[in-house]
Amino acid sequence: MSIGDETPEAIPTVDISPFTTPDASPEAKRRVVEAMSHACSRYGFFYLSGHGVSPEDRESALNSARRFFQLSLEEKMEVWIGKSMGKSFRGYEPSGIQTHQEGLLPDIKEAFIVGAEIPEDSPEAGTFSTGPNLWPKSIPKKDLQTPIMRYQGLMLDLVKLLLKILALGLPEKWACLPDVFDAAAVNPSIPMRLLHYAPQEVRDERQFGVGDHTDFGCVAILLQEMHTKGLEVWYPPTEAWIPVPPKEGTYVINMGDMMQRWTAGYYRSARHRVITSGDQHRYSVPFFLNGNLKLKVSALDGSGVETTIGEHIRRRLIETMGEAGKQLK
Ligand SMILES: O=C(O)CCC(=O)C(=O)O
Ligand SMILES: [Fe+2]
Repeated sequence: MSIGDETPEAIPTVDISPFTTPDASPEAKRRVVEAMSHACSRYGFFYLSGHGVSPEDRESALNSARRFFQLSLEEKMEVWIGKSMGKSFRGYEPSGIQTHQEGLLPDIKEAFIVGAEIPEDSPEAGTFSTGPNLWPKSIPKKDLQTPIMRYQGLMLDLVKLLLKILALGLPEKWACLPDVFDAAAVNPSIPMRLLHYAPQEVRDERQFGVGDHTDFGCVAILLQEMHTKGLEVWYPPTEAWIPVPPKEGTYVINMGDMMQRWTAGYYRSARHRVITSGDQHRYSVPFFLNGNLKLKVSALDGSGVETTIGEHIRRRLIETMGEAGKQLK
């Protein structure tokens, strides 16, 4: 891969096996920290290998997406986001709802959103991004709820490890503690989106699978279906879109706006988009660590900029959700 002012052909791959297998040397761990820090400060994106999540678990997440989107529109609408408790924002988001920029048409993708399972009688249930998940009656628990909640647990463990490595890769002059990001993953908002992009024979140039956007939260862990394409990330030095096709056995990790604010821009929240195919379906499963919604973070460079995670995420979601976002106000 070339660096400098040329357009890189691909985003880097970071193998974190020194952190997921026993007996790795401190030097091997240090190299991982440096590689991740470099990838996140330059691109905001990288492929992750050596993560320890089994192929079976990854496949079960994509199978859950396939299973859900096979339902009829009527069955999907039984669990649409408008039926979720208060501002919890769970369930089915139909195609053509979310719009990321003025001048773009709404996204083609349809989504099924699953978060942390917060019981209906919890005092917090119904507050922003908090509440019970909605599960379609027509799919047995073992085929959707069980595998998805198992996978969500694996993603939460993985994101906690990524936060540790990211903390170690911050500029030394900030003298941050190694647990500086840990509070973000305590009782966190963790929406996971099962996504389906239907083929689009004729594409309007203002319409995408997902339009040009940055993610709102701290860290995203994206599972893409193999042999599909469409994801691209913007690289400002050369003003070019870099394709991010699925790579066997890896995840795509990216930083969100909240991480960018927290690190005073050191870790970049890069613009990205998904172009649909003319004839192919595409499934993907991004897991988002928004963070602990009540946590107020101060920018780590000491500049004094403060952000409350929940307020930041809620505002960004409302900006993009049109009518469906009114429920979040
Ligand atoms: O489906 C993908 O590959 C990416 C989706 C995405 O960027 C998002 O949901 O924020
Ligand atoms: Fe995204």
